[in-house]
Parts: sequence; structure tokens; C-alpha cells
Amino acid sequence: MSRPSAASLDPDDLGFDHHPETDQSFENALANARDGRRLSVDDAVELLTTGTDTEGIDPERKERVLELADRRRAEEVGEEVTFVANLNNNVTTACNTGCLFCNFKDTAHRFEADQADDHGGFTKTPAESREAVRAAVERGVYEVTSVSGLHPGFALNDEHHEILRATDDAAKTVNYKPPERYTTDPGTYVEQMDAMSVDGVHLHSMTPEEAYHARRGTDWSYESVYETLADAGLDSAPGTAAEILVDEVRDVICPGKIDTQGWMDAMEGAVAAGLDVTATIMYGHVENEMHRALHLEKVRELQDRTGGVTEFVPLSFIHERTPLYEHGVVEGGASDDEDELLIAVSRLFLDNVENVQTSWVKYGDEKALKTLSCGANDFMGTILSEEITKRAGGRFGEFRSFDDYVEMVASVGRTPVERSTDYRTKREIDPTGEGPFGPRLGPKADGTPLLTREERSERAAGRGATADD
Ligand SMILES: C[S@@+](CC[C@H](N)C(=O)[O-])C[C@H]1O[C@@H](n2cnc3c(N)ncnc32)[C@H](O)[C@@H]1O
Ligand SMILES: Nc1c(NC[C@H](O)[C@H](O)[C@H](O)CO)[nH]c(=O)[nH]c1=O
Ligand SMILES: N[C@@H](Cc1ccc(O)cc1)C(=O)O
Ligand code: SF4
Repeated sequence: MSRPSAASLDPDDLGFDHHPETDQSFENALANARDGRRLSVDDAVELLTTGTDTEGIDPERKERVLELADRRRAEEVGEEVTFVANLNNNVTTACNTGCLFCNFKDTAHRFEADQADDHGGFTKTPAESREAVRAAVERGVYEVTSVSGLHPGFALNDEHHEILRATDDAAKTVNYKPPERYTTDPGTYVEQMDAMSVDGVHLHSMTPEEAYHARRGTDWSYESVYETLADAGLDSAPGTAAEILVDEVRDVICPGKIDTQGWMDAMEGAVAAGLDVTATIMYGHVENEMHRALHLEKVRELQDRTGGVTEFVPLSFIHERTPLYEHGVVEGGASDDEDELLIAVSRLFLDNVENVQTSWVKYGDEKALKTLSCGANDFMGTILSEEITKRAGGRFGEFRSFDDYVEMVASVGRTPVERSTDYRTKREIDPTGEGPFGPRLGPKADGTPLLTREERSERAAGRGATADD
């Protein structure tokens, strides 16, 4: 695959074949949504653009789309706003994939034992991962989300290491270097899953890109890889790495990643292995509204085929410290109008996905609360630790307490509800009840807040006490 370098990309001429042009009209598309007809890609483009017959976003039309989506949300899932008590535990930032929207990763060779420079990244051993999760579960957390860089020393298990070690020119052909070359050995994926799967916690891990890494250089199926991971403790898989599921966009922003079909195959393999999955979109960079609509179509197809997608998560691109922005390929991320419309059209288009998640990490509290009346019904999790958005320049912090959630959700007149990762277990919280509030659905969750008042103020002051220290 030829890889364009960010510096050589002309933002006005990315050579896309897909453009937001349709034979549909805005009013027709809106009527289709109102009458509950399954929307076409052209309908979605009309709604996302508030009509291709007008320039820019028409504020009055936008409100009509948002209102319809809000009504659909109320019909489908009611007034509850759900959230989960979870911890993000990223295992390593070492990655050579080079996605141009990402500043989470650090070039992997800098992690090698003979490299002197301080790369500012990290790799956790399985024992360190286990300790981070154990400490969080002790506090009441019951989900751990773990997404990581594609460390060249990672393999699925010992058998996979043997295959990769025997591969010719493995660094180049299969992005593999033996783990002993690195200062810290991340262990195998199986060892990491086993380590993080402690005390009945739900383990949400292994994105399609990570699953690809866990079978590189072999003919193993995604299903068998996910089965092996499930046997080691994996419970569900995050559908990140989706970015925009249109190859002409992937060729620009993540040419080193698996393609659209590869992402679909991995997700289907995860569901075939008995796992729930989530699906995401990472939008607001070089893509246009036609790409966004085509992406939604892929997610709807996946759900038609599998029924395994528990939630859809729009991730608004954080641009500040990314190659795409630094090289002038983009001038910023999505506007507020675009964020609201993306949430609304996701709700209307994805008639087979029950939950649409809004992210306080990407939007901040104020905008995230607004999106709860544009079609969103889930408010993600407490996460306790955040690296991806922070490293890209995001400023909205790493933690929300149950008190924060209860106050925010009540302030918009909705019902705060604690949920399990799979949404099958829920507990409504009475905002007029006596606080402070804490989780109750976890193995060690007895209603005590996740962090003490002192720990929270230390965090607020930026002195950084984290759940795992
Ligand atoms: C950082 S990766 C980690 C997991 C794994 N390396 C992968 O790519 O699947 C997880 C996701 O974070 C999201 N992400 C990365 N950088 C971002 C940014 N600057 N703004 C918004 N989302 C971002 C992308 O959607 C990406 O797929
Ligand atoms: N939207 C973001 C998430 N979402 C994931 C949730 O927190 C949770 O793990 C999932 O809903 C399964 O229960 N996580 C982030 O780190 N950052 C986000 O922006
Ligand atoms: N890790 C992703 C968020 C995410 C994680 C798990 C999910 O199921 C969905 C979204 C990010 O911060 O960009
Ligand atoms: S998005 Fe994932 S694969 Fe791409 S560079 Fe970042 S960590 Fe690596």
C-alpha cells in the first residue's frame, strides 16, 4: 500500500470519489425519519448536511433533525441515562502503525532496551495490569477497558511467538520483534487477558486492530483468536479502530491499519466467538458527510448480520496534537452543529442499535449533556484514567464520579442509571436520595464513591493520584 505522508497531503485535494451529493431532498429524508422508514445513505447525507440544496448548516432545519432524534430516543429507550463504573487500563503506547490522527502511540523502537531516550510512553507487564485492575475493583469498578498500541513484541500466545520468531525478516514482514529486545515485556495477549480478568470484573478489550495483531503472520481466523482470548477472560470487544469505514478515507488517515472489510471480519469473528461488541466512528477530520453516512451503513449491516452490537460510540476527532493538524491537513475538528447532527443521525439511521453513547472525554460536560437531547442515551463510564484524548490535546479530564453523573443527568431532567457493560443489569439512582453516590453493581461495589473526597480534590488540583497508584 502506498502511504501518503501528512506533509504531502493537500487538504483541498484528497482525491475522494465520494462526495455529499444526493438525489434525495431534505424534506423527504426528514419525512422518512419521522415515519420510521429505514433511512438510505442519501437520506443520512441530507440530514447530516441539513440539505444539500443549501450551503452550510441551516439552524432551523438542524433543530428539526435533533427533535426527531430526541423523540426516537424517548420511544426506544425512554428517559434513562446510563453509565458504567469502569477503569481504562492501556497496556502499552508502543506502536508502529502510524495513524495520522493519533498521538497516543510512541514509535516502538524507542522502547527497545538499547535506546537511551526517554519516550514518555509506557508498557505494563501482566503483573502491573493485574494490580491496576485489582485496585480499581477494590474501589467498586466492575468493567476494565483495555486498548493498546500494537507493540511489536506482542503475540497471542507462546505458539504465536514461535511462528513469528520463525518468520523471515519478521520486523518488516509481520511487525514482530522478540519481546526480549524491549525494556519491558508486555507478555502475551493471553497473559494480559488472564491478568486483567480478576475478581469477576468484565473485561472489555481487543479492538479489531489488536485482534489482527494477535493473528498476524498466521492463517488463524478472527473467531478462533477471539475464542482463545475469551477462554483467557475476555468478555467483550471494543469496536474502535473503525475510524471511518470507507477505504479512501482510511488510506489517508490510517494507511497502516486493516481495511473496512478487515474491521467487519474481526467484529463478526468476535460475535461468532460469543462476545458482545461495540461500534465507533471517529469523525471530524478529512471525511465528508457521504463518508459518515456510508460508515453508518456499515455499522447497520454489521448489526443486521450479528445482533451483537451493544452501543454505538461517536468519537469526535481531537486535533490539537496530531500529525493531521500539525501538518496542516486539517484546520480543526467537528463543529458543535456537526457533533449534534452526527449523534442525531446515528440515532435515526441505526434503527437496530439500542444505545448511542455520548463522550464527556471528547465533548466536555456541557456539550455531552446537550447531546443527550439529540439522540444519545448512554454517558459512557467513570474511566479513572485517560491517555488517548489527553495526548491528542483534549482537556476534559480523566474521571467522572457517580456524584458528577447523578448531578449532570438530573440537571437535564433525566434519570441516572448505573448499568453493566452489556446493559443487561441496571440500577436506577434517585438523585434526591442521600449522597455521596457510588457503584453497586460490581463484585466489591457497596455504594461507596470510587475515590475519596481528598483523592478527588488532589486530582482536580492536577497532582494526579490515580486509581492504580
Ligand atoms: C488509540 S487506539 C488504541 C487501540 C488500537 N491501537 C487501535 O487502533 O485499535 C483507539 C482509538 O482511539 C481513537 N483515537 C485515537 N486518536 C484520536 C483522536 N486524536 N481523537 C479522537 N479519537 C482518537 C481512534 O478511534 C482509535 O481507533
Ligand atoms: N466514549 C469513550 C469511551 N467509551 C467506552 C465506555 O467508557 C465503556 O467502556 C463502554 O461503553 C463499555 O461499557 N471510553 C473512553 O475512554 N473515551 C471515550 O471517549
Ligand atoms: N478508547 C476509545 C474509546 C472507546 C473505548 C471502548 C469502546 O467500547 C468505545 C470507545 C477512545 O478513547 O477514543
Ligand atoms: S490508533 Fe491505534 S494503531 Fe493507530 S497509531 Fe494509534 S495506537 Fe497505533
